[in-house]
Amino acid sequence: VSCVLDVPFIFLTSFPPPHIFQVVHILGDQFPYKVVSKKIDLPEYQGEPDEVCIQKCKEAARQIDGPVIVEDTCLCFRALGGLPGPYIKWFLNQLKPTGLHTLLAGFEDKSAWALCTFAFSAGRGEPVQLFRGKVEGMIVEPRGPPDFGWDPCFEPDGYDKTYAELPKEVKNSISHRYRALAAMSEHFAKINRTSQESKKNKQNE
Ligand SMILES: O=c1nc[nH]c2c1ncn2[C@H]1C[C@H](O)[C@@H](COP(=O)(O)OP(=O)(O)OP(=O)(O)O)O1
Ligand SMILES: [Mg+2]
Repeated sequence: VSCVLDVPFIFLTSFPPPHIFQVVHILGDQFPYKVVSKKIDLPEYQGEPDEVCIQKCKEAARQIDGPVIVEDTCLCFRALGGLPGPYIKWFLNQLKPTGLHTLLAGFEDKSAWALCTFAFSAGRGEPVQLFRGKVEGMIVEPRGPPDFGWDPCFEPDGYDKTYAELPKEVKNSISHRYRALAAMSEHFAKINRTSQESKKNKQNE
């Protein structure tokens, strides 16, 4: 596969194996980089989801001094104006999925959205591009195996199962993360096609 930049790979931070394989799989063979994972310690930024991702990505690109992808996942409760949002990790740590459901006890509106944002930068000081995937759903009493994060208390719209109850392949084909990766994959596939076409046109001149 030809590369858009003259670098053969990109550091995707904070996705250790086996998750990295899933990422590479979803990105597909049109993605013009070899993706490798590298754990780096990034500060916990505050702000709107986009802002958190942009800051994370800039800092990662500065540390790596090369192309990077970072990711951030938010779980946003409509009754709470979008909170916990980027702070979900801390709420989940303290409350567990059961407590996240209880948090909405005083509210009629149990709706929520899961938001995944991938941020790409070609290197230190380069601009950051964002790719988002959003899934609407409901916060419910936890059901299903408590294997991963807030999966047991999130029921995506159109399904009568929580993320935790859905088979992994199903979740991975409809999730917020899948959608964000698909958007990123589509973007790079398009760039790839354009650069191949312009190469062809040059050869024909
Ligand atoms: O599909 C998911 N289903 C259920 N739970 C999920 C999912 N995806 C992330 N999670 C959890 C992990 C973490 O408790 C929080 C934010 O995830 P996320 O931003 O990716 O990781 P993090 O905040 O631990 O790392 P970082 O410091 O790099 O932002 O939501
Ligand atoms: Mg996070």
